[in-house]
Amino acid sequence: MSSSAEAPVAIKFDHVTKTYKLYENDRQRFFSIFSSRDKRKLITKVNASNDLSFEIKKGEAVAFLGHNGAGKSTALKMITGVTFPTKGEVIVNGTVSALLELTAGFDMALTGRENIHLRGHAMGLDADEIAALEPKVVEFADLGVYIDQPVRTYSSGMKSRLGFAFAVSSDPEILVVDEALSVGDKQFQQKCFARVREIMEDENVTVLFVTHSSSAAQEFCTRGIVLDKGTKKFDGSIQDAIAFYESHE
Ligand SMILES: Nc1ncnc2c1ncn2[C@@H]1O[C@H](COP(=O)(O)OP(=O)(O)OP(=O)(O)O)[C@@H](O)[C@H]1O
Repeated sequence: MSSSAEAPVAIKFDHVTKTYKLYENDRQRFFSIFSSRDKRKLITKVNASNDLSFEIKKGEAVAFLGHNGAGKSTALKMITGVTFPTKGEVIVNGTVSALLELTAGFDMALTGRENIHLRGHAMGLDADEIAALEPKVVEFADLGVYIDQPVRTYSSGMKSRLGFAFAVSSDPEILVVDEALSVGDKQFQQKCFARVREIMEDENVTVLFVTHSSSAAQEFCTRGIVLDKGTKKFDGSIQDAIAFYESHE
């Protein structure tokens, strides 16, 4: 991995805080948008990220370690642009592919093939790039005649296959992987695993890996960041990060 100090910065968190507000119920949450008067229904606030700062260089493979609720998913969601910081700044340099919520964003009325084009446009690819991408996604997803059927006719496993195929075929510069992800049947999972490994081994790709498993982290990553209650508790080599995480269980 090219993680030298001179490598360009792929991701920077600059004093990032993400605060979620918890209300008594969804009705109160809705009305809070219009009125700042009635604060009684606000139960509490949670800092899912709390003054988080770090830099990840291009080509690094970094594991985020931490217990349930430590803030790992929230950090990833700010990288993929699903959610935004309440305070501070998140800077992302490069195209991001996320193996997280694979089935989000499909148009159910369109076919699988049409959805490949839709997603390609949304990513800012031009017609030639989409034309080059389409056969790769179709081949990896391996959905047979269903690729030309509306996505609403797909099983949930088939939707995940299409989502995964798109995410790994588009040659991302930054790959965000949640190991909890399970896609399709056993055979397809093995194919996914092999492809993720291939991408991770490409030294130009920056990889962020969320896991509870020390062995998976050690296998794929050279650096580990340990989070607890939204705060960075440790940042260093993967061996030291695992040792820290395991001694604070
Ligand atoms: N949309 C939300 N509204 C309110 N609270 C939230 C929301 N999303 C996350 N949280 C809270 O933020 C904190 C961090 O959650 P997050 O999902 O980032 O943790 P995590 O480290 O990914 O956990 P896990 O290992 O269980 O997936 C938790 O206390 C969680 O309850």
